[in-house]
Amino acid sequence: MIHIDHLKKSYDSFTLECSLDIPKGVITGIIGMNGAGKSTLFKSILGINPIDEGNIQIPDKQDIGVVLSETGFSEFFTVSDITSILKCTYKRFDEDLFHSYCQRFDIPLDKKTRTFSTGMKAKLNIIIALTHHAKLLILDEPTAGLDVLTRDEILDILRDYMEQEDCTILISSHISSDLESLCDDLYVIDHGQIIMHEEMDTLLSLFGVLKVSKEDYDNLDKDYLLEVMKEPFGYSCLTNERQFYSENYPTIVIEQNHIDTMIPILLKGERL
Ligand SMILES: Nc1ncnc2c1ncn2[C@@H]1O[C@H](COP(=O)(O)OP(=O)(O)OP(=O)(O)O)[C@@H](O)[C@H]1O
Repeated sequence: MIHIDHLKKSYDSFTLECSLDIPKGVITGIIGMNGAGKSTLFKSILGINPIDEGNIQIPDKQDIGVVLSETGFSEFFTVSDITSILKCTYKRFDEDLFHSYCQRFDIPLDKKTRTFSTGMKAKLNIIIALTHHAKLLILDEPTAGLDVLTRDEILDILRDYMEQEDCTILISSHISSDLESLCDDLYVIDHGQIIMHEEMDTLLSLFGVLKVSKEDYDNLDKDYLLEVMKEPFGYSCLTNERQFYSENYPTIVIEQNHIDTMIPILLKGERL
C-alpha cells in the first residue's frame, strides 16, 4: 500500500533516511521520541515535504485520510465551512457520517475552530480523515491532546474502520500503549533512522526485559541479548528470547508483554 525505498530528507542538522513497506490491510505503528523524524516521514510520504533522494509509492490522494498536527484549514472557519470544502475536495465525502461523528464527539458545527480546545481540534482532525471512505489512513499523533476515555473511543473507531473499510493504517504516537493495542506491525525511529521493525505479536510473545544485578549480569549467557542499559540496581537487558532466560535463569526478573518497557532500552541502551 505504501512503498518507501531509500528515502532521504535533510534539514540543517537532521537527516531522515529510511525504507519502509506498509502492506495492505495492516495497521503499522511508528514510535519515536520528540524530534525523531516521525512528522518529517509523514510529510515526505504525503508530498508536503520535497524529498532529497529515494522513491515513495502511495495510493491516489482521494484514497487517503490524513491527520497531521495542522488541519490545513484556517482557524477562522467553522466546521460547516470545512464541510463545504470537504464536499468539493473528496468525491466520496460522506456528509451524514461526518455529522454523526460531530454529534457523537460534541463538535459544534457553527463555531470557528480557533475557539476549540486541543481535544476538540484533535477529534475534528480524525473525523475529517475518516469520512471520505479512504483506503489508507495516515495518522500523525492522532490521539495527542485527548483524554484517556476519548483516546480509547478513537482507537475503537479506528478498529471498526479497519473492519468495515478493509483499509490500511499508518499511525504514529508517543503513547506506546495506544500502538500496542492497535498495531500489527511496529517501527521504532530514532534520530531519523529506523532502529527496529517487528510484528507486534512477535514483540509481545518473544521479547522481554531482564532486570538483573551486576553479578547476575556477569553470569548471564548474552547470546540472546539485543541491548543493555545501566540502571541503579544493575542492568536492564532487552532479549528476543524471553523463554530461554525464563527457563535457564528462573530466579531473574523478566518483564514482558509491554512495549513501554522495551522502548527506553532500545532508545537509550547499548547494542550488543
Ligand atoms: N521545516 C523544518 N526545517 C528545519 N528543521 C526541521 C523542519 N521540520 C523538522 N525539522 C527538524 O527535523 C527533526 C525531526 O522533526 P520531526 O517534526 O519530524 O520529529 P517528530 O518525531 O515528529 O517529533 P515530535 O514527536 O516532537 O512531533 C527535528 O530536529 C526538527 O527540528
